[in-house]
Amino acid sequence: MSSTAERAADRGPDQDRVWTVAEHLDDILGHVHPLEPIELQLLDAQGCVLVEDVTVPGALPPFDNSSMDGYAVRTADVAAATEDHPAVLTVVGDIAAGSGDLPAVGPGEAARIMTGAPIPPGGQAVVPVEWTDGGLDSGPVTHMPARGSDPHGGSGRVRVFRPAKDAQHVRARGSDADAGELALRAGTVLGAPQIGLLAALGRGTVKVRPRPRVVVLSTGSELVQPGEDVGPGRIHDSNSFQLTAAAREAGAIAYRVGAVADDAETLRAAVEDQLVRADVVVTSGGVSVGAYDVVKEAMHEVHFRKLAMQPGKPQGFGRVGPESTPLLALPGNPVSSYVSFELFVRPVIRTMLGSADVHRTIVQAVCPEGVASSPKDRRQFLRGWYEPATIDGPATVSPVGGTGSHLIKAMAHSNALIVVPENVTEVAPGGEVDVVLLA
Ligand SMILES: Nc1nc2c(c(=O)[nH]1)N[C@H]1C(S)=C(S)[C@@H](COP(=O)(O)OP(=O)(O)OC[C@H]3O[C@@H](n4cnc5c(N)ncnc54)[C@H](O)[C@@H]3O)O[C@H]1N2
Ligand code: MOO
Repeated sequence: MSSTAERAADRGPDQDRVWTVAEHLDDILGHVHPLEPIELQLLDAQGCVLVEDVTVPGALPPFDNSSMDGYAVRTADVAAATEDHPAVLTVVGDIAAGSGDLPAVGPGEAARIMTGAPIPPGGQAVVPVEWTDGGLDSGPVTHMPARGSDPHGGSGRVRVFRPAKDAQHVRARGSDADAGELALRAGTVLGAPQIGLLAALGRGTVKVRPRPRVVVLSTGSELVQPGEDVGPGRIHDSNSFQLTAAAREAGAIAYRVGAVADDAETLRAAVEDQLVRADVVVTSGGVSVGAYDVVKEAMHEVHFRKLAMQPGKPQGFGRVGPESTPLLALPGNPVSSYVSFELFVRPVIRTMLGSADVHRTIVQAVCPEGVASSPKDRRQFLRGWYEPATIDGPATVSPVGGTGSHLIKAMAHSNALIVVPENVTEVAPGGEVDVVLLA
């Protein structure tokens, strides 16, 4: 390993100048690519982007089937049926969903049939059981008796009290999708209905870009695991939980590594250990100018820089290990680390996923309170509560909490970030601002 002075020189003059948010993001995204597609089991592909056009292999539904529990009949036999003059038909069998052996329905006959069961040969329509006596020699019934209490329900006679139109209560083969039709286009994000469709088509696996694996490490000797007692001067590690949760919400498979002490060798070893399961490494803390800023000390491949933003001024980005895995070193203040995640890590995850939505939505809203002061030459991201426009007025956003980057509760009570640009030092009450929507 080179000396500290050499390492500082290696990082070049960039570490002394102030970078814009856009420059830092461009540098990061310039080194990040969508992950190579792989074939995944359906549920493992949830939330992933499809990279193949999926065509319908065979008609859906694959056969004409009943949409009601009732009786498959020939329409002519029931054309004149009324409650006073029911059609009386001979029941020739029972067809459950999944039946392969189908009794033919001839003139004057009916087959008892369940929802989803194939329409038998000769069957032209289905009369729901409620339009019949259910074979009980009575008036209309509300349901079929359970098979256990009526083993002969698929035989005997049934009285039908209403006529049925041709194909009534029949779901035709191919009425959902025809063989050869495009089922899902490449680029589709696989949500629950899309996964359901793939399963219905018989697909066990599907080709997608996988979820990126994000390893989150927090640093700081002051950090104690939640659930354990904090001693004097110590605090619970909240960043690693917040960032891991955020990575999952962004679509990643995220692994949280408990807090690493402020020791350069320990941190380096911890990062090296994690690389085997990481597409991205995210660290929190240890990037400022203190004597214990361990990420800065340990990770000499990482470029540390100051950004023209608040919170989130100190940031690091580099590529580490044999696979040049991107590492984003976020500042330790909890609000700074979360805002940094939103601005820089989330777009990395979304890019690796191959998502069309890399960035959060930005909208304009009126800020009734205004912003009393914002630092010159720094883009400020205030926590806010956004209310969409209603018929009574435009969308609004109100600051939540102050500017302090330790205000975790205020962050947890906000749903947006209010953006105050570099060249704006105050926003008058009722002024319009850009708002990053966090959901
Ligand atoms: N002399 C200067 N001091 C600081 C500057 C500066 O420019 N000059 N920048 C400040 C800014 S801005 C930030 S942001 C922080 C960044 O500091 P570090 O990234 O080195 O973070 P730490 O020093 O490790 O921690 C800062 C703060 O956050 C708390 N923390 C850290 N990790 C966690 C965690 N996992 N869970 C909860 N809280 C955490 C830590 O206890 C500190 O309070 O530097 C300023 N200083
Ligand atoms: O940038 Mo620090 O992130 O202001 O607290």
